[in-house]
Amino acid sequence: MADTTGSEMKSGSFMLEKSAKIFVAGHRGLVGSAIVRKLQDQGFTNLVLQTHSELDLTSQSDVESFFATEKPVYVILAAAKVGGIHANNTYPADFIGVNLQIQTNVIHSAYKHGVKKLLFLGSSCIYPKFAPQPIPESALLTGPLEPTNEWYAIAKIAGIKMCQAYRLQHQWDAISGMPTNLYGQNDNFHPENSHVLPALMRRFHEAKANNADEVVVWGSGSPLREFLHVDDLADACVFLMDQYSGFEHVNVGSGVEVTIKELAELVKEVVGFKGKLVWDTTKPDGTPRKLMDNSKLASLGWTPKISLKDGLSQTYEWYLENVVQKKQ
Ligand SMILES: NC(=O)C1=CN([C@@H]2O[C@H](COP(=O)(O)OP(=O)(O)OC[C@H]3O[C@@H](n4cnc5c(N)ncnc54)[C@H](OP(=O)(O)O)[C@@H]3O)[C@@H](O)[C@H]2O)C=CC1
Ligand SMILES: C[C@H]1O[C@H](OP(=O)(O)OP(=O)(O)OC[C@H]2O[C@@H](n3cnc4c(=O)[nH]c(N)nc43)[C@H](O)[C@@H]2O)[C@@H](O)[C@@H](O)C1=O
Repeated sequence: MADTTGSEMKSGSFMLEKSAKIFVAGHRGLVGSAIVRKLQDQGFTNLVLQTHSELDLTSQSDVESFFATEKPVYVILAAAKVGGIHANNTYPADFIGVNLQIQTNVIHSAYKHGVKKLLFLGSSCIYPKFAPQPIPESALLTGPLEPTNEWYAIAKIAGIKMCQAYRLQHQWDAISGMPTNLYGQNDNFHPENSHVLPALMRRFHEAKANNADEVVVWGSGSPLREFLHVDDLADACVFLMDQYSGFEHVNVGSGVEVTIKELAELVKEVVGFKGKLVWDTTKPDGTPRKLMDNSKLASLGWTPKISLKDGLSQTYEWYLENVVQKKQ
């Protein structure tokens, strides 16, 4: 019988297989690109990378042919329909439909074509809106979800359950990591559809460049969020591929939370905007707090390294060089 507790099997073989073929799905996104950088830094030499236009992961037949032809040994699934509170609230059908399709196609074909191990990525929004804080992995499915992202959360919960079901029925090594709110290079800086951190970085930058007096920030400023730099997340993903083969999903966070007001003040300082903040309380706050309990990952031996202040400065430098300068 397969493991149902997560206590068994510390394989440790992933790091020894530097030439094994690894499919990183979503390699041009925030997370996928950080995972590719991390794997390359660690000496992995055989990465299979397909852009969205080369392989649409919502197409079952295309995904099936890709796995039949390429036969990757490992899969890290970082492709998904992703966005902030406004995008989640505005496009519920895409957030549930596209994500269910991508993950179902990839997980099933990976299993069918003999992939040795797969890492599925969910999100801290899988937990109930009023989960105990910090949120332990065991809080999954113990209460109603936050309405602004329940469609995305349902898809992500289905992904976790699919990995668990394939582990139970087929003894297949599919694991799930649940990252907290992420940020870093290659983030989405769209003014409405992005997450709060890149949205504010862009808005403060543009206000500074245009000598504006004020910047509008959504909601009340009181919600608390935990932020993790994407390079730390990538490091955790490689760690999990190597060190974890359990049934239960694993939280991946920084353990540090700030209010949205504190975050806005920090981003304002890093960007160097001197005007004032104006709060648009017609915009939703979303979940009041979602600090994850990271003790499971810490007990396995992984902790984050990049502070929010350093990560913000690094991300702003990247934004200036790669987004602002490229537009000029
Ligand atoms: N960003 C965050 O704060 C958090 C992210 N996560 C999880 O991390 C994972 C990656 O997210 P993130 O990197 O932020 O998202 P991004 O939007 O930055 O990247 C997603 C990637 O998936 C690709 N993709 C989307 N749809 C398809 C498709 N149909 N076929 C092929 N490729 C596709 C995108 O390509 P293209 O752009 O060309 O469509 C893009 O490269 C997701 O599972 C997400 O849930 C979890 C917690 C927080
Ligand atoms: C990672 C996680 O991300 C999403 O959840 P979220 O944490 O609520 O995401 P968010 O980053 O968009 O907002 C965080 C807070 O910030 C406030 N806020 C202020 N000003 C802006 C602003 O300008 N843009 C945005 N987006 N938010 C703003 C906003 O009102 C909210 O109170 C999920 O849908 C789901 O995708 C998911 O899993």
